[in-house]
Amino acid sequence: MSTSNVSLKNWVDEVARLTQPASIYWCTGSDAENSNLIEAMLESGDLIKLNQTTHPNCYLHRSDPSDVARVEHLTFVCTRSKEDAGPNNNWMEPGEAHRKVDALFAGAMRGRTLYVIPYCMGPIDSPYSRCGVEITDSPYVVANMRIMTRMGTEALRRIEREGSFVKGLHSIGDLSPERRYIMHFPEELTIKSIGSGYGGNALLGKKCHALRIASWQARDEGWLAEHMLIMGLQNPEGRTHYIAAAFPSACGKTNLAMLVPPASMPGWKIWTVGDDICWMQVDDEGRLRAINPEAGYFGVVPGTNSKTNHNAYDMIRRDTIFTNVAVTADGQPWWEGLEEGTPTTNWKGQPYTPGDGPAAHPNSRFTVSAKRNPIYSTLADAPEGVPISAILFGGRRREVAPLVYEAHDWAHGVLVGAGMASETTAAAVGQTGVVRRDSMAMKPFCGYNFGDYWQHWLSFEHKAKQLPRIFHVNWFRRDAQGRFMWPGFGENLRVLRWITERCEGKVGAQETAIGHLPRRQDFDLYGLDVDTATLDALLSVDAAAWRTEMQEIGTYLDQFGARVPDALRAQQRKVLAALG
Ligand SMILES: Nc1nc2c(ncn2[C@@H]2O[C@H](COP(=O)(O)OP(=O)(O)OP(=O)(O)O)[C@@H](O)[C@H]2O)c(=O)[nH]1
Ligand SMILES: O=C([O-])CC(=O)C(=O)O
Ligand SMILES: [Mn+2]
Repeated sequence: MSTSNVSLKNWVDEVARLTQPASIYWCTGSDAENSNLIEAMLESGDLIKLNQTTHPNCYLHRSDPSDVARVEHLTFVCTRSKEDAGPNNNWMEPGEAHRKVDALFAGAMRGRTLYVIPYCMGPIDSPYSRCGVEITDSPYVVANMRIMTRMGTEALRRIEREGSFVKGLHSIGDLSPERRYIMHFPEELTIKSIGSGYGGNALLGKKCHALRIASWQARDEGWLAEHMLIMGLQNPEGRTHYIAAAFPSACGKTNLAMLVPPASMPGWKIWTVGDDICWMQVDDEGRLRAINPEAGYFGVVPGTNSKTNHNAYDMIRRDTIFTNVAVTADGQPWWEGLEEGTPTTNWKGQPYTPGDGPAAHPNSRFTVSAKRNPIYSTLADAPEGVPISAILFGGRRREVAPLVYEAHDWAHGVLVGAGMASETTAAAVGQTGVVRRDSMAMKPFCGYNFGDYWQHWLSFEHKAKQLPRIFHVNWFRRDAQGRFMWPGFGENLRVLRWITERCEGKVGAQETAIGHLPRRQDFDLYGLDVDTATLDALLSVDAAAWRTEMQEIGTYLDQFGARVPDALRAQQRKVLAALG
């Protein structure tokens, strides 16, 4: 195969000279190509066949045990000026970064096949979509990119029409953490990733392109690239509101986007547009419109069962690639929280006996096409996207953050997002359960200085005529015994109901220093199994704790120095003053 895009052709030639592959293969995205790849991976051991009777067309990939999550300490944004990357990113001078990784790429594909993957992020015919090409030596990456993006010939044709595309070079290298780097060159629309085969590090269309590079482009071009789910909520009268929600990694986006309404809320319907990434532009009517740049889900497996999320549970019973789950004696995938079956082999492929600790890796994942989702929105493939009524920010906070509150206005909402904090999870290497600031769930993903990013968010007050309302949610408050106080999952619809009714001006709230909170009478409590004292605790503001919180947010903003917008500092001072 060849291409009329000279810059693409030259780049592939140049990479081949550097990496020395045994052969070069241009991916078309066809079914036959995928079957051949799967066959080859079964032979090489890259994939293991799962029970094809219970789980048709499902496979297991076991990654290197040192390569199971994103590596934030090895992820760099390489801009000419260090200030442009900001204190929120690791930075390296671009020339030095290229030299460092190119030395590792030299000869890295010897004896291997170099795959060229043209892909489109977003519906192939959408003006909001953007294309890229990933070069990789990992067939697992090819199979995953085929599920996660619109990959192959159609994307290549769009690249040939448009000319420009994001260049992503990936090799698993020797998988050594000492020789692992995820480098971004936003000014060159280039990504270089070596030494990891794990999702967020290796599927370059996802975090590297659709968030880090795209956020940079979005700032320049006046749009937003965000770590958000997109969902439609249809009320019993048949009106649908679309909501975008930013929660940090492994904090509930996939689950909220695929929510199953509780039996006590008949008539409500949920539609998934996206579960991880959201690109938003201001449309002709001055509203924010969103597309999901992805075509599949790379979701957290543990915790998924028929009660927490029946949609996800059904969805991953066929045509799914599992990564790092455990296996039962009869070859079915198994994970903590599945609540059926018994694992006999752990995620590393070793014999497992109960009591050995987790059998599946806490960050084990499924890769599955969005088309497998039983509630996939008919508008998810619409080139014009969906209009957004509300934006939610949310974290995993055992204390302080109430179940839900609404920001006073857009500028205050930007502060709510900027000051977000959450407990760290297994999605990234490092200690879990540590509270850290994760501004708009973009701490690991914003490709430029957070100070500039907040300014960009504030600027939409002038760019758009009908801005979404902004809310903050927290499903993860704990009691003194460490138990979750809120049942979560399907019951989260009660919070979403209040949110959509706020958007329609139909429901009340109490005014507090941190924003509007629902009173008990504003909330759909029918059939909810939460006692009054717990509900009151979930819906109250602890002024002392919030004074500390706002002071800490102030200190956090100070880190970004002169790049912090004055309007944001003013918001922080205003809330602090209101807390008394
Ligand atoms: N207690 C509780 N747990 C939840 C809730 N929603 C999701 N979880 C759990 O949180 C974990 C991560 O949830 P996901 O929905 O996969 O997270 P995500 O935000 O899509 O994560 P990334 O793909 O890493 O960006 C899973 O183990 C879920 O079972 C909830 O409402 N309450
Ligand atoms: O990118 C990944 O590996 C998975 C993901 O969604 C995240 O970590 O937020
Ligand atoms: Mn994510």
